[in-house]
Parts: sequence; C-alpha cells; structure tokens
Amino acid sequence: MSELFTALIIDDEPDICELLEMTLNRMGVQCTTANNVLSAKTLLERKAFNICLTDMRLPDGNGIDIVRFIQKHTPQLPVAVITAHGNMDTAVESLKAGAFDFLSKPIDLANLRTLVKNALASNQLTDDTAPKTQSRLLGESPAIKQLERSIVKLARSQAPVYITGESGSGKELVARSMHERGPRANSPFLAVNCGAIPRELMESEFFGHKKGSFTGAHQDKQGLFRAAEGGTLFLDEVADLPLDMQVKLLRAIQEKAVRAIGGSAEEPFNVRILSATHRNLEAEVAEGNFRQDLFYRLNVIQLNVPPLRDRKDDVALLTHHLLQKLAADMQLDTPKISPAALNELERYSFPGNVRELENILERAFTLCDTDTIESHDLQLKHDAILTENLPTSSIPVISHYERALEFPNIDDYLADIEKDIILGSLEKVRWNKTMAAKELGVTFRSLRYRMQKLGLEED
Ligand SMILES: Nc1ncnc2c1ncn2[C@@H]1O[C@H](COP(=O)(O)OP(=O)(O)OP(=O)(O)O)[C@@H](O)[C@H]1O
Repeated sequence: MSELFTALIIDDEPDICELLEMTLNRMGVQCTTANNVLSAKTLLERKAFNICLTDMRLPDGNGIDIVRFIQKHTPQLPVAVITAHGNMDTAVESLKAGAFDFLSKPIDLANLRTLVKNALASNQLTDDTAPKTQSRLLGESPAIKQLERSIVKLARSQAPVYITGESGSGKELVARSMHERGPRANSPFLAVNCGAIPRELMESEFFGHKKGSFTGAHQDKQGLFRAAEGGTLFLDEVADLPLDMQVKLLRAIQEKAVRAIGGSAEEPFNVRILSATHRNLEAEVAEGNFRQDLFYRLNVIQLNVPPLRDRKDDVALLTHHLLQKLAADMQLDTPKISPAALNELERYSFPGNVRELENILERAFTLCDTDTIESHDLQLKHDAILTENLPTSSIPVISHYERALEFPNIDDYLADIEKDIILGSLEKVRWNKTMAAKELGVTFRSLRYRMQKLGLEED
C-alpha cells in the first residue's frame, strides 16, 4: 500500500487502542484515536478518514451511535464495530445500522488485517476505480429501482445478505450484481446450488480435502470457500442443506476459517457469503428443518426480489431486451411482437418469473414463421393468464365439459384441476405445506399424499 490511509479508532481502553494502532500502522494506515462518542463525532466532522473502527461500549454512548452518525454524514466511510465475544446480537444490529463489518473480542489480528484491507478497498470505490458495471438487472418499475439502490448500498458492506424471491425471479442476478459493484469485483463470484451437491460429497465440495483422506481422494481438492478467496460465495437454495452440513457451515462462518477433510489445520478465508432460496426459510426453521442459529447468521440483511407479476411495467422492457439478445445469439434480425401478444404477456402470471419469460420468448421465436411474434406463438398456459385487465364481458367462460374433452379421460382432467389448486396454494405460501394444507382445508398427511399422487415434488 503506497498511499497513506487514515483511520479513526474509537475505544476507551488504551491497550486496545494501542494494539489497533500498531497493527494499522504496519499496514501503512495513520491513526487518530478518540475515547468517547462526543470527541469521535467532532473528529468525524473536522477530518476525512478512510476507515473507522469503534468499540461497542463507550463511556457516553455506543458504537451503533457512531455507525448511525457516519451513515448520516459520511456514508462512504466504512465503519466496523468491535463487539464483546460471542455477542452476535450487537454485531447484527450494527450491520443492520450500516456497519461495514464487525470484529469480536479478543481481537484476532489476522481477521483485523483482512477487515482493514476489505474496508480500504471499499473506501477506494469512491474514486475513479469504482466498478463501472452496467446494471444487469433490467426494469424501470419502482420495485426494481429500489432493489437497485439497495444493491449499490449493500455492495460495499461485508454483511451477509439473504435474498428471497420466487423461482426464476432473479435472485442469482441480484447476488452477482452485488458482487460486481463492490470491492470484491476482481475476485471470484462462485454460485453453488446447495440442493444439487450429492450429500456424501458436500463437505469436500465446501471445505476441500487432502489427498488420501478417503477412498477416491486421489489428489488435494480446494473447496469452494478457498476457491472463492477474496470474493463472494453465493449459496443458492440454502434451505436444501442437510442439518449436519448446516452445523459445519455455521462453524466455518463463525470462525471465518475452514479445515479441509484430512487437513491438520484450519485455514482462514476472506469470503463474503450471500444466500438465497425460493422457500420460506422462517417456516423451515419453525418446522425444525433449518437451524435457527445459521438462519440468524445468514439473514442479517434480507432483500426480496418481487415476482414478475407484481412488476408488470417491466414485462415490455424485458421482452424487447430478451428478443434482441436471442436474435443476436442466433445472428438473426430481432423479431417484432404484436400488441396483442405483448398484452397477453402483460396479463400472464409468470409462475416461473423472468426465466419463464425467457423460455416463452425463445420458443415463440423458434415457432414464429413471420417477422412478428403473435399470441399463438407464445403458447401461454391459459389458466395462468390473469383476467383482471379484461372487461368482464370479454372474460371467457370456461366450460368444464369442453375442457374435459381435451383430456384422455375425466380422471386426468380432475387430477389436472387438483394439481392446479394445490400448486396455486403452495406458490402462495412459498411451499409451506402446513400452511397450504390449512388453507385448502385438508390434513398435512392428506396434502402430502395428494402431492405424491400428482407427482408434485419441490424442485
Ligand atoms: N431484472 C432482470 N433483468 C434481466 N434479466 C433477468 C432479470 N431477472 C432475472 N433475469 C434473468 O432470468 C433468469 C433467472 O434469473 P436467476 O437465475 O437470477 O433467478 P433465481 O431467482 O436465482 O432462480 P432460482 O430460484 O431458480 O435459482 C436469468 O437468466 C436472469 O439473467
């Protein structure tokens, strides 16, 4: 580090101030100290710093007062809070208030150095070096604009973010954008689908293994945490982690270190954790399928990606963009879309969200034999077209008799209706079977039986 950076250290214990100052000085950071909230605020008003480290307990207030003050006056300044050992509540509270990261006592010097390095990199983003990445998230709706603002703000922080939203709504895209707009942009972004890793390989995938540590371990393998060093690890479908793996993950996050299978020592990592699931994780915790303590660690800040049906204004924009992209990939001219077809898309409920829109357009593009996509090319599921925008007189009356004739027999038609009802309810309560059973007035067992019979598995 050739430039001279400056830090404000706020602590009333001289020994801690000295330890922090010595460590930071060795990293080329010049320190100013304050031992209470009042003098810290005065210094913050008078001088510019690159990083601020504050103890939680101060004689005339606490670290969160400092975090709030900085958020209000100099939000670009990364501030980290030093908390008492094991006091996760205050750590979470400070991250929620806008702290960049936290450090627990007794201070681990390796962790302190990593924190300072990350903070300085984040502070540098105010300069011309800030990633100029164009937003990947398309949309002009208020919900997307708000999401975009949250992404930019959270990109600088180290806080774990838990992203919720229906399948295909853009959770991974949000995680990726957060990575690309932050100080970790030049390091790896690794996305892992927790539900797709075979159980017996999970520990090795996450933490790595040493050659010979088990049958088939022919060479050393670097786990995901090590492979993502300096960057971001996105745990997709985190609700699918088996309970024994949840314990190991919690430990790794708490210790900020991992031990490879067959390895002799824990190795520290510097990775930001983002996670997501389309399931309701609170309900999984309530049902005993997900550990409360891990949920608490992952869910420091929650971001919700709204379903496409709730941001109808974005459908046209996304459609035009996706058609352009499809045409470019196939080296063809961009097709037009008829007003009627676009209107149909705008009234569609998109159970599979943007991913479904992508699939619909790809199919339509392939099927359409003119330069314009028409309604019939879309092949939308009619029961998923919302009728709210239609004048009542034009709402088609569905005759069960006529529809049943499209099926091989009446039982298949009735099964189709039952499937629709169950899926509708499950989607509404985010696949919480207890709540769906209640809503549908059947027992939990009966719902499970029906789901099995109809081949409805959670994906
Ligand atoms: N706002 C958006 N602008 C442009 N493309 C989008 C947007 N939202 C989603 N997409 C696209 O839709 C597809 C699905 O997005 P993504 O994989 O991020 O969804 P997801 O919520 O993580 O899905 P899953 O729950 O299945 O993991 C991707 O191809 C993504 O690029």
